[in-house]
Amino acid sequence: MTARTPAAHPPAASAAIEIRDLEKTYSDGKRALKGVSFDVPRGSIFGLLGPNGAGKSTLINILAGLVNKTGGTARIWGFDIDADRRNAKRAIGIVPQEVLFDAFFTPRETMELQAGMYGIAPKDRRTMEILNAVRLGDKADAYSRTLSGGMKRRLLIAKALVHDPPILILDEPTAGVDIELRQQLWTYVREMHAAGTTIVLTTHYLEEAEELCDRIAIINHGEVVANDETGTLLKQAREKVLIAVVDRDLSEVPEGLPVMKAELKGARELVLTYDRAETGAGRLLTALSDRGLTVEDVSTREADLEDVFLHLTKSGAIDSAPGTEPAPVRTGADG
Ligand SMILES: Nc1ncnc2c1ncn2[C@@H]1O[C@H](COP(=O)(O)OP(=O)(O)OP(=O)(O)O)[C@@H](O)[C@H]1O
Repeated sequence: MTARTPAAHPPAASAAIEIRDLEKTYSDGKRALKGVSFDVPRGSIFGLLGPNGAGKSTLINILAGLVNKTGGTARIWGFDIDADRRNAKRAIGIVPQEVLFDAFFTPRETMELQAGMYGIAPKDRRTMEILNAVRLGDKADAYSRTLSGGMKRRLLIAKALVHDPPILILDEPTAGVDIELRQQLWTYVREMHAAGTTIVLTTHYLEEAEELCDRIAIINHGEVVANDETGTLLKQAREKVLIAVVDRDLSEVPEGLPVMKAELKGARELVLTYDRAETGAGRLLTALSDRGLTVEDVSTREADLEDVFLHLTKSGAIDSAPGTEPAPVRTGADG
């Protein structure tokens, strides 16, 4: 893929996207965004995570100009979405969740129509260059209905690139796709990023965010509950838990254990959360023995980004019907 040229005369080095106190209350009174603020740095691959109903689509639809915000501001590539709608819109390409095409158009026609919608003169269009970049060059003249699911997804990406936006937003790009296609899409995302495009990705797959994103914001019930470099979030996930059952009743947690958190469950079960970069299970067992305790049973549990995510999104419970499981957080390739 060729390196892209940034939008003409971008305003001074602002973030790619700047969101401040963004509010959305729908007409039925549902407050979907409650004062959301964050920046997407230029050149990043930014993950926007959250359970179903958290407000991700609302946020993206506001950026796309499909939903009107009820408060706050948003700037895309430095352009205010209200004051400079046209430039703001030209600075993003959005790859929607749903694969919707007119089955009787070919990829070439689909691209040409999209370019027309952006007012791009025929001589400036890059239809074949983009189709080749997403490996659809040889399908340029096939009817869209004959394309495989994976090809249709790639055509959606191609469509979002016609106006050469510096920012590409992918809304759940790999929801429901098989593992091979997911890997392919990740490769495209990395290529586009290497060519200079800022990428924003919403996903339910924590593994995807962990793999691709250099920064992650987690949103829940319309609020940002985390916004950090992926490495920093994962550091939180360095927590490990050791559960030790000791040989006698305790009235309180022994003092001075090298742990982040210690809890006593019942009279004999100690639940010790520790940083695995700093402590090991062996050291903890020695520390218990030093305090005169014999461990009769022991088990450990790893924490990962899923734990961080669940921890950050569980307070107040995730939107779900009574008696149902919380919104799914998928970590594997379960489509
Ligand atoms: N047009 C609408 N009118 C009223 N409420 C809406 C409307 N669209 C969304 N909502 C509500 O706003 C909240 C946020 O929805 P949104 O679709 O933005 O969440 P999401 O994080 O994108 O979820 P998903 O992952 O399921 O797409 C939800 O409670 C939803 O029911």
